[in-house]
Amino acid sequence: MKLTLIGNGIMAQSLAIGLVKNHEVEMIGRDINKLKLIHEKIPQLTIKELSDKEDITGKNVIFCVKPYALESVSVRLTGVADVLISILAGTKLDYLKKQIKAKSYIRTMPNVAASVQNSMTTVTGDIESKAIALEAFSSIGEAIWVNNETQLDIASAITGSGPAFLALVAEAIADGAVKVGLERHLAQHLVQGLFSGTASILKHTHPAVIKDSVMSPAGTTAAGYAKLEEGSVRDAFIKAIEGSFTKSQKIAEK
Ligand SMILES: NC(=O)C1=CN([C@@H]2O[C@H](COP(=O)(O)OP(=O)(O)OC[C@H]3O[C@@H](n4cnc5c(N)ncnc54)[C@H](O)[C@@H]3O)[C@@H](O)[C@H]2O)C=CC1
Ligand SMILES: O=C(O)[C@@H]1CCC=N1
Repeated sequence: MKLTLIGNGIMAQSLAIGLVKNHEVEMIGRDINKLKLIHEKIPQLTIKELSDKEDITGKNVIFCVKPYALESVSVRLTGVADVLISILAGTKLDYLKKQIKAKSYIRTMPNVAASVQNSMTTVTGDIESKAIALEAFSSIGEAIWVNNETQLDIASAITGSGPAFLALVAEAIADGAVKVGLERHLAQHLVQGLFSGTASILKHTHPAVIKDSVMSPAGTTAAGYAKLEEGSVRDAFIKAIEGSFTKSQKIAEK
């Protein structure tokens, strides 16, 4: 399948690294010098500078610019794409339909782990393009169809923004270890192992069961866990997901 990425930022590049393994991929961006540097890193890519009348007729477009840049890029597009797949946070299908002409429309929310073919991506939109979208995004990790845009916006808070939330946890745990005397490089290494080991268990075990299996009566975990509760960490994460979802809804209102 031929795919056209419009945009050449962090996500377009992360997607490209995985997609080129199974697809013919073109990347269209506004800065040819940046595109040439990307081409050196991903030589299988075809690169093209965005023209003022960029014809997208018949293309499977994956749209990868920031939500605020949608209008300024869409005025430069002509023709009718076969399918327009957006990765833009919060930007509704109805709004995309007004801005860019295509036979069908899909919204997705991949994440930055696409760069290591481990994205957890949610997908929704016109059913006739479900298979194409799931096929493309399955080649960069796991892709799941959700029923509507509200579910996609909630999923965006978990999997789109989530790597930043978990990175905060990873950094904070290492900071705690350094505070009580461990060398930074060792703390960092241990945190990497912690995340990958816990992720493996989490695939088949409920989080509460993992917690109970680790926490002994009057033990070290219980002592640490009490401090997390004192700091309202659970409440903060619930609010983080709610805040991220609410922001998606506000982007959609514009
Ligand atoms: N960074 C992430 O982890 C994720 C981001 N997204 C979505 O992906 C999209 C892109 O995000 P990033 O790659 O992180 O941003 P980025 O800033 O790295 O890339 C944005 C791209 O848009 C282009 N662009 C901006 N203004 C433009 C204009 N006026 N004309 C032409 N091109 C223009 C930039 O040149 C760049 O290629 C956003 O809509 C975001 O919501 C979705 C999932 C995860
Ligand atoms: O923060 C953002 O706008 C994007 C959406 C998901 C991850 N990053």
